[in-house]
Amino acid sequence: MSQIAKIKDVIITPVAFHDMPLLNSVGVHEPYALRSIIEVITDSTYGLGESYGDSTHLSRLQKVAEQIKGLSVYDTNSIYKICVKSLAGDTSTGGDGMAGMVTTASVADKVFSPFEVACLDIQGKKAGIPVSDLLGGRVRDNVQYSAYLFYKWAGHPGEPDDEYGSALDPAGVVKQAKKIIDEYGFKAIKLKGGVFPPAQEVEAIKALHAAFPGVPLRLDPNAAWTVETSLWVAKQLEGMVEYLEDPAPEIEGMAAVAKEASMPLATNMAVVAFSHLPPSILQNAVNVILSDHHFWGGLRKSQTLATICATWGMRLSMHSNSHLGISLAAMTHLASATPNLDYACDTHWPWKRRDEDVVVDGALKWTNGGVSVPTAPGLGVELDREKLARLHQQYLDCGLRKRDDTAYMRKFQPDFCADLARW
Ligand SMILES: O=C([O-])[C@@H](O)[C@@H](O)[C@H](O)[C@@H](O)C(=O)[O-]
Ligand SMILES: [Mg+2]
Repeated sequence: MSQIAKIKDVIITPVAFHDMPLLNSVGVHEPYALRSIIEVITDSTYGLGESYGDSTHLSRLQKVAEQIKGLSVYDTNSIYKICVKSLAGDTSTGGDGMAGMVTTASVADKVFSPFEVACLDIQGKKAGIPVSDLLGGRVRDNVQYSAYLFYKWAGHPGEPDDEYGSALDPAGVVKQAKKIIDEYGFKAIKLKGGVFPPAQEVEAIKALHAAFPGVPLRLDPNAAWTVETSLWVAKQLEGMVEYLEDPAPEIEGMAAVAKEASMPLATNMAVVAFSHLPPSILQNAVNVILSDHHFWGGLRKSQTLATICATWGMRLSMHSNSHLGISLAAMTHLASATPNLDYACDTHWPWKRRDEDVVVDGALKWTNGGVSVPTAPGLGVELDREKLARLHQQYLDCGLRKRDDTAYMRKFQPDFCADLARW
């Protein structure tokens, strides 16, 4: 075991940044999104990771942070072992900032991920090479992201309209797509569904198809539909979407839809951990896995997932949640060095305020619908301590300690139903 570049300290800072009222199948985004910023410190440098900011997750991160001091940043196997051992009895679900949508991912993998990213950041800095080189080298210099559209309210209730305004019908969705694409140049479009009755969401996809001919489209209702409804939607959207994401719940539901649907099915709900792969493969339930290093156990395990996908004839895309620049850097390095991660990745980036981040401006450059892969050593992003302090203060002041889209929605619509397969 390597003894060089020992971890001297670990600092975990919860932060909050403004979020817009984005609608989804379980409710609506609250005015702030929570994240945790992880600094792994050695004698000579520091490495960065970013993860969920719910208090349950923060205490799990803290528990591991106490135990990895003294380990080498090259010894990520020992860090993983500590995650597994110290969280073994922790069977509580949620606590991860995903509003109950991805609840069965491995707790150890979720907690390990930001420490692994931070260690890779340090390894890259020490070797003078970018993280993408540690992952096998860039196969693309620009990582493409999709325009991630949301139905949304014009602004949070009681507050002025935000810069995007409302999107509550097909015309509003097309208008939103135009604005986002004008700004970023995205070349694929995903619509978050599960908000309105399926026929209405089908109309929105048809409107996007007409407004953006030839642009690959995706619809993701987060398993709000039954198998029967999913098959009806699949029929309506034949030839119009590059994949349908999580139409129905669970591996069994996806397998039933996959038998008859003409388009590939993708998931970030039915298959979210390595243990889900054998049953899914056996039932031929999904064609595309939306990887996410935040819950698949970091960057290297995401590449293991990529190899499994290639072996079994599945394709790979990337899931996202509300995030800041450290995560965007990690996602970009991963996608740049994973040859079969060739769908445009998801990102929530356009939904945050430009001036709210924790990294120094300028390292992450958006061009042509994608992010240029940073070439500086490590992740290529540095902490802006003044901004970190500001977002930490915002965390302290905002009062939110976990993401709860359903409770927030029920303040305005007390009878809101968040059930899976409700249509
Ligand atoms: O941000 C949201 O509302 C999304 O619905 C997110 O929570 C999902 O996890 C995700 O983006 C997805 O693709 O399912
Ligand atoms: Mg999804």
